Amino acid sequence: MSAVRLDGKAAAAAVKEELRERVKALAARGRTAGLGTILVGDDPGSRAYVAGKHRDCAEVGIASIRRDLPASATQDEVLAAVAELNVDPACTGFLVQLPLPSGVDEQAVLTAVDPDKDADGLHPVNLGKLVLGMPGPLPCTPRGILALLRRYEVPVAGAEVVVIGRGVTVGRPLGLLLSRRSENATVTLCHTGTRELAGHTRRADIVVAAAGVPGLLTADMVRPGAAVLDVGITRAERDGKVKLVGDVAPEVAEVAGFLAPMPGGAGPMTRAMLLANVVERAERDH
Ligand SMILES: Nc1nc2c(c(=O)[nH]1)N[C@@H](CN(C=O)c1ccc(C(=O)N[C@@H](CCC(=O)O)C(=O)O)cc1)CN2
Repeated sequence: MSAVRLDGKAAAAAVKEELRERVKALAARGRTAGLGTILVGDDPGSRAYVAGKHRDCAEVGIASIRRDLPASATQDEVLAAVAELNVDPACTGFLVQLPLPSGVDEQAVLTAVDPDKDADGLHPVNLGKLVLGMPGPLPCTPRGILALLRRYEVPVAGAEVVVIGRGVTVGRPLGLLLSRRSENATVTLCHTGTRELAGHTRRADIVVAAAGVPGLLTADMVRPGAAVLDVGITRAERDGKVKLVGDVAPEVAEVAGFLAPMPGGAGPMTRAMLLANVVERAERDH
């Protein structure tokens, strides 16, 4: 591999170290940050991510509150769990793990979260603040990607960025974040239906692949020296074992100048940025 590895694990460890001190400072002022999670159903990926979030909280000194509901939970039951955390004083911020089972209206659930307790930055009010450039919690993966690029001094201002994927947790908010006046990138938001995808990616200084299509971005689609971030995760069964596969083909490492791999790139930073959102919210109160 010739690309410089954008090491999300190391970057996340540094963020967590700093947050641990801030949590101690909050405790000295009698304030405990508390993250709540609502998990519906038994998707193995979602279970693992939620468990990871609670482990991270324990590491940093944030209290955690779990609400796990069965896959058969009704929309009203999910909304009741949201209403409960909205008023729980021990919970200073919370999230609803996505995706929700079919039959539960994701937008209705996200909208029911108190925007002031929205640890994920996915409430319409907070996404609106992102559009307007107002301060507010930022979605965790986009925030983590920006932090990772900054840590490795990958130039963002003036860069041509191609984001592949228009989902609510990554592609769409990342496009908004990087095109803000303060970041000043020129962003093209592509998706699996984009005609001539390679024509866009070959012109890019930075490519973020978040479409959830294994091996979608191949070496011939990348300008030599470009920064590539693999944010796609597909759980594929190979030889009876579940394997995680990213959107970026392995040969891209020979062409790119920087590569955030999956695993070990944007994923750990997603987790670290959730903690940052929770700590910032608790600090705002005191
Ligand atoms: N409410 C939310 N739901 C979802 C979000 C989100 O930000 N908020 N993002 C993803 C899932 N996610 C966090 O929730 C997440 C995904 C991946 C990782 C991660 O660390 N990935 C590892 C590889 C996977 C593994 O080891 O199992 C990596 O890239 O190194 C963390 C969090 C969708 N849902």
